[in-house]
This record gives sequence, structure tokens and C-alpha cells, in this order.
Amino acid sequence: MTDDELLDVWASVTRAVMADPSVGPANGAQVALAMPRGIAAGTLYLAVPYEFTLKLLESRLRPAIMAAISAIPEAEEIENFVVIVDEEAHPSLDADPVADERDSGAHASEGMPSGSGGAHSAGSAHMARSDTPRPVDEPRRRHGADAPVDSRLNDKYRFDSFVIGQSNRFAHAAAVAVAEAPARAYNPLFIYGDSGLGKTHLLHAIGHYARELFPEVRVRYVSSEDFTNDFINSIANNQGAAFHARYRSVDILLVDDIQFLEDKVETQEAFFHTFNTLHDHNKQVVITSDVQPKQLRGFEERMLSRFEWGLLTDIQAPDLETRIAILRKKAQRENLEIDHSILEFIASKFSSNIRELEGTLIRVTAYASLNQQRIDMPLVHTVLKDLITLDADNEVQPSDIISRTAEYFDLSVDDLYGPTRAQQIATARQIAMYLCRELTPLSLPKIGQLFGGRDHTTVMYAHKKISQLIAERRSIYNQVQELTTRIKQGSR
Ligand SMILES: Nc1ncnc2c1ncn2[C@@H]1O[C@H](COP(=O)(O)OP(=O)(O)OP(=O)(O)O)[C@@H](O)[C@H]1O
Repeated sequence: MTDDELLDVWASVTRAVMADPSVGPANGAQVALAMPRGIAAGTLYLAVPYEFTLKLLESRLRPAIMAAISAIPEAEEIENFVVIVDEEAHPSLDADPVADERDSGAHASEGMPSGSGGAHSAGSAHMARSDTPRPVDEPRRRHGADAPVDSRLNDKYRFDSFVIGQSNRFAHAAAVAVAEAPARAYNPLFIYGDSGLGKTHLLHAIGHYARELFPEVRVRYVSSEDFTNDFINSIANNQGAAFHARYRSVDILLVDDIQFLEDKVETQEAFFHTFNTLHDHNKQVVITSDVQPKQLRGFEERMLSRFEWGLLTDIQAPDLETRIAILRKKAQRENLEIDHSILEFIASKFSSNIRELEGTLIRVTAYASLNQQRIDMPLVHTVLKDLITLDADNEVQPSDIISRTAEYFDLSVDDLYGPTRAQQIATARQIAMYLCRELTPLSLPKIGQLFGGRDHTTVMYAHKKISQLIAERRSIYNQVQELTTRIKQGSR
């Protein structure tokens, strides 16, 4: 078989696998990332850019690929296939002529790589003819591209501070792939999972890593709440054009907690257009959510189906080994010397939320430094005595946190909800916000809403401030600790 014949055979295989209903467009798109390298002794050799794609092709997609090969008469000499990873094996940016002819709709435009567009991305052999890897599509030459972008990336959240375990391996691999080949690997990438499991961390890490690889790339991180506020302000101030320019002139848009847009019809519409513009122009979109698209309520169907165009991946609660590794990494970063058995003990007590796990380590170290003691098992037992995770039936309710905090500080619940900035009330409110963040799965915007419709940045600030104060002031440490005990005991 000549090289060109092989490319044509592989294009047919790709089309057949993508059309296979048992595969689905997101997984099928992985096949389009593969480049056929040749056939030797009946074995077809395929090169893919990522380890993650290799695993998918070799395991989950193997039956569908073999079925497609055996259905193509020209492929009869192929008895088996083997996949290798070759980082150079990126699809070309050249427009896919098959897709262009077939799909006159918006989403096959501007060299959209076949591997990222889901069902209409067959004809991968055309990509395979070029092996020139290129970052994002000439970011600097775009309209309005010279204005600096405020990326809003948090320096703390990088791939090298992210611990990989069974629960997040797939999401991590997909995030790395997106950063290494924006708009080529999976577009959009949709990451979902419960609160505190690392979705935000991965979003920021994608942005940092992409900027390290491609210094020109324009990245913007935005929480869905900020997007909403920005949109509302743009209407109020008649600055729609600036709003559009801000979000549509980036190469990578990282959107956190999309569930916040539920039932916000106008903002969804604005996001829909932003998404389409970016996707049509071969720009990467990454989205996180607490649930998968199908379970998002109050979203239009056309929006949800777009979320499924690329790759969906979830993050689950980490297993014990991963939790220990996360604590160890955190301890190393903070230059804390803590015995392995202690980290293991803490990790064994908190299973479902990494934020809570990290929060516990902070409390342990705060207690040790306030009392000038070394961190040993008796000390950890003292601190954890009343923090031990409750079982699922005993979930802490935010209303309990608020009422108990009010009672503890001799205030009314309305004081905590209200606007008063008097020092004592403000601190009590910040402690209640901190505890809502630590002890419940509520997102920052949801907590903000609970406290009289405050912005999520206020909650973020409160959490950060109280985290610092418990390490500096014994009174705050004691208050937070006592309140936690009361709240947890109250919910038993
Ligand atoms: N695998 C990991 N390795 C290291 N740190 C992690 C990991 N996963 C989560 N974390 C840390 O746990 C904390 C919570 O993570 P993050 O804010 O990313 O969660 P989230 O899933 O976005 O939660 P939410 O939906 O509530 O916003 C962060 O400090 C983050 O750095």
C-alpha cells in the first residue's frame, strides 16, 4: 500500500469510528488525532501526540477501530494495530477539505483541526499529511490582538503543584494536552466534579503552561460570576463592544463554574456567542462545572450540546494515597516538617474535599505555631478531635453555620446577612463565610448569595483572611475551632 493509499484507508477508518454510536463524538475525535506511519507484517503503526490518546485507542476504542478496519476491503492486509506516542505527531492546521465541503456550517471554518470538532471532523488523513506542530493560530495577527490581556491566573495553581492520582488522571492528561495544543486536542474541554476536587486548579494550570510554551498566547481565566457581572456592567455602561473584544480576542478562554449561569438567559446568550466566535476561530475554550452538561439545569439545549462537542472528563474524590501525596506536597511547599504517619492520619480522616483536607493541615500547623509545639500525634488528635468528617447523613447545613455563628458572637442572623461593616460583625461574618467554604460543598458565588447577595470575591477574601488569621491570632483560632465543634456536634 502506498503512503497516500494508507492515508485514505485511515481516513475511512476514522470516519467509520466516529459514526459508530457506541463510540461517541468526543472519543471518536481521538482517532482523528492519530497519524498512520506505515504497515509492517500486517501491523498498522499509528502515532499520536499524547499518552492519553494512546491509552484510549489501545483499550477502549480498539474494538471499534478493528471493526472499522475489517469492514474496509482496501485494508485487508491490516491484521492489527499498534499505537506509539510521538510528540511531533500533531495534526496540521490546514483546513480539512472533506470537512469544508461537507459542513458549510460555521464550525468547520478557519482550519479547525479535525481532532477537535467532534462528529464533523472525519477525514483525518488530510491532517496526517503535515507534521508541522504549531501553537495557537497566529494569535498576534488577529483583530484587536495587540491589547494586553489580563489573564487573571493564580500563580499557586500550576501543573507542578497538582498531584496526579487515579481520581484525576484523565482530567489532568486532557488538561495538559489542551495546554500543549490549544484548540487542537479537545475543544471545548469540559471538566466536572464535586466541590474542592481541583477543577479550578487545573484551569489555571492550563493557562500557565500554555503561556510557558507559547509566550504569545492570550489567556483569560474568568469565573462565570465575573462573566455575568462583566456582561451586566457592559449593558449598564453601554460598553457591549468592549465586552465582546475582551472575551473574543483571546486564544484560550478558561471559564470556571459554568453552573452559575443557570437560568441567566441573557448572560447565557452572551456566552453562547462568545463560545461560537472562539470555537469558529479555532480558539480554545475550557469549562468547569459541578455536574456534567446533561445535568445542568436552566440551560438551553443548543448550549449543552456545544459543551459536548469536545471532551468531557470528570474529577472524582481522591483515594487515600493521593490525599497523602497532596498533603505531602503542600507541606513541602510550606517548608513544614511533618511525619508521614501524621499526614496519613489526617488524610485518612478527610476523604471528599481537598479544600477541607488542606484546611485541616493549616489548622494543625497554626495550632502548633501558636503554642510553639512540634507537630506530633497527640497535638493532631487535639486539633482533629471535633473536626473528624461526618458521614453523609450528617452534612453541615449553611443555615446552621450562620445561626450558630450569630449565636456564638451574640449577634442576630440579620447582622450576618446585612451590610454592617462594624469590626466585630464583619469578622463574625467572615468566619461564617470561611466555615461555609470549609464545611459545605457550596461554591463561592452560592455562599455570596447566602450572605445577602455579596460578590464571590468577598467570600474569597474572607476565606483567605480567616485562613491567615487563624495562624496568627490565638483568639481567632479558638473561635473558629470552637464554632466548628459546635456546628459539627449540632449536626449529629
Ligand atoms: N490533585 C491536586 N493536587 C494538589 N492540590 C489540589 C489537587 N486537587 C485540588 N487541590 C487543591 O485543593 C483546593 C481546592 O481545589 P479547587 O479550588 O481547584 O477545587 P474546585 O474543584 O474548583 O472546587 P469548587 O467547585 O468548589 O470551586 C485548592 O487549593 C487546590 O490547589
